[in-house]
Amino acid sequence: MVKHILIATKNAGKAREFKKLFSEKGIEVKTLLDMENTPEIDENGKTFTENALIKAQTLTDLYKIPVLADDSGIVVDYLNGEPGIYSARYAGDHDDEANKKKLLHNLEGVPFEKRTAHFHCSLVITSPVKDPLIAEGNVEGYIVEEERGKGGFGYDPLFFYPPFDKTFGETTADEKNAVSHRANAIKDLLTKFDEWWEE
Ligand SMILES: O=c1nc[nH]c2c1ncn2[C@H]1C[C@H](O)[C@@H](COP(=O)(O)OP(=O)(O)OP(=O)(O)O)O1
Ligand SMILES: [Mg+2]
Repeated sequence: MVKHILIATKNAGKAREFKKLFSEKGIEVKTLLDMENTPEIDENGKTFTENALIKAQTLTDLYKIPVLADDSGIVVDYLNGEPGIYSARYAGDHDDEANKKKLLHNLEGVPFEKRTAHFHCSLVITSPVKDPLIAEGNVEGYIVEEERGKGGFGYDPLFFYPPFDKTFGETTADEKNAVSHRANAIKDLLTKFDEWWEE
């Protein structure tokens, strides 16, 4: 049974969610935010999964330990899948405010029923001695016309989730963690993990 995991992320919102989601399973999480002198990683893959693999493999090669990485983003149907893998650098590198503003601008005048979108999360675990383990999750919703709520991170205040009749900016962390793309990807990961770890 695994008790610790290193997650290759510098995103504080993700780190917070992973700590909570894994602590319920008795697994302690460390991220790059807990460490010094971590490398800059060039996320130059063509898919979410390729980018997660690049992040995890870089740290596995460096530290010779198993590493989990998350690559995620928001996929908007009306914009042919944009911002997708470019979500973090849509308008400015890691500038959530500019990114949200650009998304709203690009959807100006588009009626609600055409503003369908999903969050996607690819998770990859790399190990010095095994092939990578890959898991994925999505959650479907709509992009609202102006921000609602201050919770979560990134695009959460723009993502309306019909079953809750709220945006992810308006839900509690526990509500979001019960249904999110990240939660679904972790569920997928955990169904495959024990076999992968033992083999
Ligand atoms: O639950 C979420 N709620 C709101 N927004 C989200 C979520 N999940 C991903 N996102 C957005 C944030 C960022 O614009 C992009 C992730 O980009 P991504 O490269 O995977 O993460 P990042 O650069 O922020 O941190 P890192 O690469 O160190 O893990 O999608
Ligand atoms: Mg990134």
